[in-house]
Amino acid sequence: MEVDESSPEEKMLQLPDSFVTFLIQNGLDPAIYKQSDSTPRYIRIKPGLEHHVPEIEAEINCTLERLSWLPNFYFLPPDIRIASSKAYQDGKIYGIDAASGAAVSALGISSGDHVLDLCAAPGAKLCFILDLLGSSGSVTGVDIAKHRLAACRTMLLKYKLGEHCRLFVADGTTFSLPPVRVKQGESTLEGNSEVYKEWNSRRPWKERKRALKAKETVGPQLFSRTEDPELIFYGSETGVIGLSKDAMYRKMTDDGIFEGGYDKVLVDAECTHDGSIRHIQKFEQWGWETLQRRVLDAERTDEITVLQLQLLTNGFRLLKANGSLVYSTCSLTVAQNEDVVEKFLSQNTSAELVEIGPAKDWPCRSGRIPKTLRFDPSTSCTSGLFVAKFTKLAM
Ligand SMILES: C[S@@+](CC[C@H](N)C(=O)[O-])C[C@H]1O[C@@H](n2cnc3c(N)ncnc32)[C@H](O)[C@@H]1O
Repeated sequence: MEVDESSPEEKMLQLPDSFVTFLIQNGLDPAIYKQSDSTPRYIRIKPGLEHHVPEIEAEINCTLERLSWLPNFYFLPPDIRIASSKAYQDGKIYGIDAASGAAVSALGISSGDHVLDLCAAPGAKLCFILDLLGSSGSVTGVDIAKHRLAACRTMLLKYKLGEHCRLFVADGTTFSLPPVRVKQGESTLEGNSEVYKEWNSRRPWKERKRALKAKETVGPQLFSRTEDPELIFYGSETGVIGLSKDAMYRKMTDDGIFEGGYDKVLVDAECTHDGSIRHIQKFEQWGWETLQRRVLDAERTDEITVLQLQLLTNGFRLLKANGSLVYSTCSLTVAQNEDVVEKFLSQNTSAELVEIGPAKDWPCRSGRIPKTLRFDPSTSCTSGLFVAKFTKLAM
């Protein structure tokens, strides 16, 4: 275990003026971004392993404080590093901010749900969803960045959470594959077509050759927006094993989605991350000019809000009737949150904003639109997060 022993003055960050102006314009207090120890670190202990708390405390040499409003969440001082601890390496604990935990809790996951996580990587929320789901149902994780989704797969294997999970490298704005709903005693096997066998990290030679050929034809880019979703992981309980490839890649029709769509959808959309204090503080190493390009550039923000609306719209399309969708971002700007929600509602008459019941006990406040929530870093002791929950009306 390592402890950061720098003095309070050394921990104060010098933020660029343009970012300070951005924070003030968005009603945020710059002081909280300047202090590296302003928010605690949160961990979740895997259910059933709570009795290991004393052992974990002895190992990291600090007390774990239980968070009153989220089960199995604990907080610890921000300067305690957990990565070298045995509990972390053995997959007993994982780091996840409490506000992120709240966004997942807002989904109201029940056993047997088929859940879609449309922007899944690197996977902290996906792990929490799988933890809540237990031993039935499935989670489909989608992300456009293959290297980030590969990291997510490593996490699933480390925490032994992959049995009910599939991971697709795909564009969430067009992804259209339904969950596999296997009724007991019903075979998913169709005719004599090629079927999925037990998951293997090495793809068959034929498939690798096909992928290489496709890459040569389209050039060296990481992901082509028109490419079919690439399945990079599936667990033994996802219904994939024994399924024909044709059946797996059969897209959902709008009529089919009503009954066969996902029960719950999480759209934790790509954003400028300005609510995440830890993320912003990393720009000290990456260079503040990068912050200008990634966070403050108006043109990029415009592109991002278009992407967010497309992700939300497609996530909602894949939701079954009466299902629940949560939209979240770790930006605190109105443009990426309330404005996206407003536009989405005006274009989707079957979408209804719903109250997030447990939020009455959470340290958050209402967003500019009633029923939406904002975790403010300055008052919540969490990273910043915007959360909105919708249901699909059966029309
Ligand atoms: C805020 S992060 C998601 C964090 C994740 N939910 C977690 O808890 O670890 C946003 C993610 O959206 C992904 N993304 C960006 N554009 C996308 C698209 N068109 N389709 C799917 N994913 C996309 C990014 O690669 C990034 O991993």
